[in-house]
Amino acid sequence: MSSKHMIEAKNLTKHFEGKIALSSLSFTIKQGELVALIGPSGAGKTTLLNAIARMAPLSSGDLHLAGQPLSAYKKGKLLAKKIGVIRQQFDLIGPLAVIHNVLAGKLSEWGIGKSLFSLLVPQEKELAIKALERVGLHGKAFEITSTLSGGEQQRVAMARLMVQKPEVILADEPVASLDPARADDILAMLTKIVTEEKQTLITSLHSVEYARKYFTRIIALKNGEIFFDLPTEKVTDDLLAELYQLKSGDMA
Ligand SMILES: Nc1ncnc2c1ncn2[C@@H]1O[C@H](COP(=O)(O)OP(=O)(O)OP(=O)(O)O)[C@@H](O)[C@H]1O
Repeated sequence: MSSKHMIEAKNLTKHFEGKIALSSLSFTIKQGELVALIGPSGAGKTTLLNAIARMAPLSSGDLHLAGQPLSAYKKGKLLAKKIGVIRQQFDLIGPLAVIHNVLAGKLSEWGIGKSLFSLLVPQEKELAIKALERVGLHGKAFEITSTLSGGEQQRVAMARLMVQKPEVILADEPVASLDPARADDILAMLTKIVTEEKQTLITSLHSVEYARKYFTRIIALKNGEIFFDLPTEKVTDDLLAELYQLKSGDMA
């Protein structure tokens, strides 16, 4: 891991109509870290990932990405080189061939003209085909995306990220819709690729088991606050039990 600070968050706060979703969170994430974001439903995981991805503004606080205020990155090419997002629902265009979904990773770099032309004659085909081979989808480039299984579609989304090559990858529940065997495969592959590419990964997860198996650091959120932020090996069963404990009123 390098000592370069990829994300520096200071006092991040987000309110929704009077309700606090994030309450003055502060943390630093270095290049190469594999961070799992865990915590009960409603703890603020998605809100935090959306704020880092600049998909939703914060109410207050400071976010720096690779040493620059997040707001200094113009949306589009510059931001796409820094941050890539992968989601549970994959965000793929079902009726298109796999190769076009993979090459969508180049959209912001290419601009509209080259992107549209690429739909007729795929540009930088080799790049897409190599990415597909790396995620185990050799020979699937010209299949229609919607005919692939859920696990294969998540691999297409990963190949798209490899073509985009962002420095930081944010994944919001990337395996929630997959069965356990597929989920394990996808997380193994995602963390392997991210490590090889020296990228930084922040993933929200409902499964503590996967967080422990594949991630080097676990940040636990509860009621919009950091409940703990520890290297994985320091996370005890007692801490986890406390994190997910139901309040007495929740049982009613
Ligand atoms: N658009 C919104 N409008 C109002 N409240 C919202 C909105 N988005 C999130 N919230 C609230 O903010 C809090 C944090 O939500 P968030 O989705 O970030 O939690 P989460 O940890 O990702 O939950 P889950 O594990 O269920 O996905 C919750 O109380 C939620 O109800």
